[in-house]
Amino acid sequence: MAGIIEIDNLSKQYGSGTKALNNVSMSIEEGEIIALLGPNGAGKTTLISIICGLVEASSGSVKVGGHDLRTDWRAARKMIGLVPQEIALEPFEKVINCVRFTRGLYGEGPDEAYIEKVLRSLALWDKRNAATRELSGGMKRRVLIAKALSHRPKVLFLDEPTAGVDVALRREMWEVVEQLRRDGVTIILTTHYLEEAEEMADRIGVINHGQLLLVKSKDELMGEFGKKTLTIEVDTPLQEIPEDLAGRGLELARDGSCISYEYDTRAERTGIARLLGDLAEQGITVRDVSTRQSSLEEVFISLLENDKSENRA
Ligand SMILES: Nc1ncnc2c1ncn2[C@@H]1O[C@H](COP(=O)(O)OP(=O)(O)OP(=O)(O)O)[C@@H](O)[C@H]1O
Repeated sequence: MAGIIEIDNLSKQYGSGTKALNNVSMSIEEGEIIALLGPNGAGKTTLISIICGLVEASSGSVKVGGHDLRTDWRAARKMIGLVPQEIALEPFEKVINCVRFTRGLYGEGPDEAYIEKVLRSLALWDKRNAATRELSGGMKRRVLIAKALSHRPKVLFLDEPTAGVDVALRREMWEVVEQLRRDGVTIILTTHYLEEAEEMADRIGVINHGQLLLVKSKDELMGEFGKKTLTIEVDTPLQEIPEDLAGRGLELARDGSCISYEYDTRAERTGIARLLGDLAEQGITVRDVSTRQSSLEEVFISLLENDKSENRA
C-alpha cells in the first residue's frame, strides 16, 4: 500500500550550486512518527521545505495522500501542517484569533468546535483570549502547533520542535506529540537530540550530505548497529590480559579490575559462555558481570563515520 507521503528520487540544487538533496526516496506510513536525523547542513530542512511546498525540487516527485506536489499542489498542501523552528507570532493578537486566521489562510470556513478541540488538546483553551506576548515559551510553541493543526492536516512537520528549550519543556512537547499520535496524525520531525528521536519516533531516517543513508525502525537500527558491552569485574586486579585470551578484543581497565568485551547480540554465539569458562580456567575469579547497550547516539556517530570513510574511499 502506498504511504501517506511518497518521495521519489528527490534532488535539490540551490542557485548557489549547493547540492542539498541527492536522489532521496522514502515512503512514510499513515500514523507513524518519523524522526529525521543529520548534522547541520545535511538537507533536513530542504527536504521538509520541498514537501511543504516552500522550496521547489530540482528533480524527482513527492505525493501527499496520492496528490502530486507539482500537478495537484493545493490538495497536497491541505493535508500538511508545518510547525516552524522559529517562533513568529503576532504579539498583540489573541491566541484563538491566530488559530482562526491560519485556518482561513487555508481557505477553510470557520469551525469553532474544531478550534476549541485543538486548543483544549494543547492545554491552551484557558489562554484562548490571552495575547500571544503574555505566554510562556512552551505555550507559544503550542500555539504554533495549534496553528499548524488549524486546517485538520493529516501530516504534521515539526522542524526541531525542542531546539534550545529546557528539559521540562522538552518533556512537555513529547507529551503533546504523543497525544497527536493517539489522534492519528502522521508526524515527521527533525531533531538534533538523539534522546528525542529515541523517545518518540517509530522510525528514524539518517541524512548526511543530502543523502538518505537509511530509514529503519528504532529497534531494527539498534539491533543492526548497536553493540553490547559485557563488563566483567574480577576479584583480583590483573596486570594484563592473559596471553591465551588475546585476539578476542578484550580490554582491561587501567586499574586492572574490569575486563570489557564487546559483542554482537545477533550473532549465533556471543562468545560469553566460552569467555567466562576460559577466565575460570585461567584461575581468574569473576566478582560481577554487567552489560550495556550502545546508545542511539553511538550508533548515529558510527553511521556518519562509516559514510565519511566510504566517501573517502
Ligand atoms: N536558500 C538556500 N540557498 C542556498 N543554499 C541553501 C539554502 N538553504 C539551504 N542551503 C544549503 O543546503 C544545504 C542543506 O541545508 P539544510 O538547511 O537543508 O540542512 P539541515 O539539515 O536542515 O541543517 P540544520 O540542521 O543546520 O538546520 C546546506 O549546505 C545549506 O547551506
